[in-house]
Parts: sequence; C-alpha cells; structure tokens
Amino acid sequence: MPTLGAIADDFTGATDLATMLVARGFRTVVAVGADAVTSPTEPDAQGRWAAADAVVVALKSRTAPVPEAVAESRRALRALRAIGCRRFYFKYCSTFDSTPRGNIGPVADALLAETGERRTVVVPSFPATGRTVYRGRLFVHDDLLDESPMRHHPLTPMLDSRVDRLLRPQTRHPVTRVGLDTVRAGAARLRAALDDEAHADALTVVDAVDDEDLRTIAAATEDFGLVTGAAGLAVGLTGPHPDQARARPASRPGDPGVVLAGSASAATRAQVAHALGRLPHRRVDLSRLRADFDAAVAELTGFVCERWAHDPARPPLIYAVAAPEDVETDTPAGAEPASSLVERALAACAGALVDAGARRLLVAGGETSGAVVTALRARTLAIGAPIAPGVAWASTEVRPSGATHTVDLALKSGNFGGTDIFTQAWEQLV
Ligand SMILES: Nc1ncnc2c1ncn2[C@@H]1O[C@H](COP(=O)(O)OP(=O)(O)OP(=O)(O)O)[C@@H](O)[C@H]1O
Ligand SMILES: O=C(O)[C@@H](O)C(=O)CO
Repeated sequence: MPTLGAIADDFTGATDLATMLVARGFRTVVAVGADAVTSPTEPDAQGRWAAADAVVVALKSRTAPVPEAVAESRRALRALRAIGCRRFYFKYCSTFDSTPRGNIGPVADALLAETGERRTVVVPSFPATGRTVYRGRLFVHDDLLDESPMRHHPLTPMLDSRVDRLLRPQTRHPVTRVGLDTVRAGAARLRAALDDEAHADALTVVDAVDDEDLRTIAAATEDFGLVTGAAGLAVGLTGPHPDQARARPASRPGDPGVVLAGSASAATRAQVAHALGRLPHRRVDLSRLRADFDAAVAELTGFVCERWAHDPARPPLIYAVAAPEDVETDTPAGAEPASSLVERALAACAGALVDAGARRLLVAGGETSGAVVTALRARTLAIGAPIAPGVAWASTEVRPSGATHTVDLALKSGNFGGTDIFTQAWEQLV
C-alpha cells in the first residue's frame, strides 16, 4: 500500500522524482494523470497499488492555465489519498520554472488547503544536477538562475534567482526563508526554526547546497503532511524496500530501439551532436511536415525500420534541433507553430514505431515526453534501472493503436544526462 503520494507538474519531472524514490528504496509507480489512479484499466490495478510504496502522478500542469493546474493537482491528491497515501510531495522543476502568475504558488496553496496543512517547505535544490540554493538564491551549476540559459526559456523565462521573490507574487501565503547556517546546525535546530511563529502559515524557502543539507531538511520535515521541491529532497527519504524497488526491463537485448529528441536545450543539442557520428539519424523537417504531415512521418518511421533491418543493435535517432538556428522563432503566416508540429510528429513516430516493433524508446524533452506518452496511451510506468541523475528506464504497457505492447521507455528532461546518453543508456537495460 503506498503511503507517499507525489504530484509532478510535468512528465520528465515525474520520472525524475520516481528515479530518486526507487534509489531510496520505494517501489514506485508513475501514474499518467489522476485518472490512471482512480479508474485504472489494467485488470490487476488494485494489486499494482498494493505492491507500491510510492505513487507519482505525472501532470502536464507546469504551464497550463492556473485554474486547470490547480484543479488537476487537487484531483491527483484526492486520487492518491483514496489509494492510501498519507504524505504528499509536490514536485516542480529544479530551475523553479514558473511565471508571476504560477503555477508553483497556486498549486502549493491548493495542496496545503486540501491536506489541511498550514505550512510547507520550498526546496528546489538538486545538487546532483548542479542546482543549489544559497542565501535564497538558486544556482544552476556556477550561474545564478537568471544568468543561466533559463533566462531565455520560451515559456517560463527565469528573470530572478531569489526563490522567495519568484514565489511571492504567485501565492496567498507569506514566503519566508531559512538559511544554510540553520540547516547545517542539524535537523533539531532546523525544526525548531521552522516551528517559529514567523513560518507558521508560510511557504519557507530553505537553503541546500549538498545532499547532506537535503537529508537534514527531510529529517526536520518528516511529519509534514506536504513538502514541495525538486527531486533532490527525496534523497533524504527512506523507503521500505531498499533492494527490491527497481522494476525489471520489459525488453530483451537486441530488441528494436529508437531515440526521439524534441528538446532544443543546450544539453540535448550536445547529446544530439555526440550521437550524429554514432547512430543512424534523421532530422525532423518542418517544411516537409507542413506540406504533408502523414507522408513526412512515414518517411521518418520508414527510415528507422530500414535501419533496424540493417543493424538492429544501433537505435536510430530522430531529432528536431541540432543547433540554436534550427529553432523556428517566427511561425510562417497561417502555419502550425513548430513546437506543436514537432510534438505531434514525434508522438506519431512513437506510435507507428511501437506498432512496427520498437520495444525501447528514449525520449528527450518534457513536452515531447508528454506528447509521446499520451500518443502511446501509457497509463502507468514502473521505474527500473537508472541512466543518469534524474533519468531512468521505466517499463510500461502501451497501446498506440489497439494492440497492447510492453516497452521500456526513458523520459529525459531537456537539461539532464551526459553527452553520451543516447548511445550509452541502452547498456542499463539488463
Ligand atoms: N525546430 C523547432 N522550432 C521550434 N520549436 C521546436 C523545434 N523543435 C522542437 N521544438 C519544440 O521545442 C519544445 C521543446 O520542449 P521540451 O519540453 O520537449 O524540451 P525541454 O524544454 O528542453 O525539456 P524540459 O521541459 O524537460 O526541460 C517542444 O515543444 C518541441 O516541439
Ligand atoms: O527538476 C527538474 O529539473 C526536472 O525534473 C524537470 O522538472 C524537467 O522538466
């Protein structure tokens, strides 16, 4: 029976947190939307929840309209409570992706109200991926958040690095801070500080620079009904199944695989560049898609199938962006924007390729992952072997066009993973 329920505001974020929970000994299932918890279609659904220690509901709420994000998050919390969860974790991005309207503040407010809790902590720090919070400022490796590439994010440009200043316009609660000195004084001192009247009704941003700080925060908040943060905070949680939490791969070595990269992030571009010399590849052609979408998708999938026949051991790469100038910033008059066009194309490729035999799919980009998972009609993901901090394989049943197949799927956040992840990830599937 799961006791820990998490609500993630995007799909790659959900698998990021689930990867951490599995490493910490929680048998973890990712549910795609609240409906996958409340009305599961699989015959053994009750058994699935009974055999889980943690359930993470993956939402697409990060940049949704505020009322929609709030309603979906509330529904997810109620669904998690109905299957037994008693503690809740709101997972958002380690780069605090949000705007002055939301959605981190409004969702945190709603989840506090729903749980009956008065206060919670705000912990975006994730040192394993270079995100740290010091004196309330969020760093991405050596850069302040607003001096990192996140400054130019198309949907959530991050123009400040002070987490409290980012959050204040988003929430009805006071936003307070607790600094690293207090964290380093230990869990008891931190807890005493959090119990101070100043933080009684607050969202409290807590500094954390390394995993030990996160463990201290987790210990100090172990009886909080709701915590909020990136996946890093889970480093301080301990699940009941330290050696048996990881799901087995669904595929066998040599089964057909493919990489679908829709992300344009600097990390993904470096990964694409690395893979270009090593994997068969095709770039998504925007004008071809606009001229004849179905034919363009058929060309891409035909290429992949032809390469499988030639060399099944090398998973082909279908990618959208290799260089910054590949990103289309101005949509031609009357045309579909490149972002949704590419998402639809990669989702269509995923469905067609699973029907054609793909049993291993590595997807790069949060929005891209959401589109692919939706097209594959996956309901739940059982988290397996880790690939990189925040990225793991997951086995899942999919049915893009009726027939059900079990596949291994890895959802890679745009900024995560080493340069060689597209060629090396497959080695973890054993
Ligand atoms: N050539 C292009 N021009 C414009 N947009 C593109 C192009 N290629 C891809 N895109 C879009 O860019 C967006 C990338 O977002 P996505 O969330 O998939 O990656 P990301 O932002 O790097 O990942 P994450 O959210 O995990 O950090 C998608 O909507 C994708 O369709
Ligand atoms: O926390 C992160 O950085 C990631 O899990 C994420 O949310 C990617 O979109």
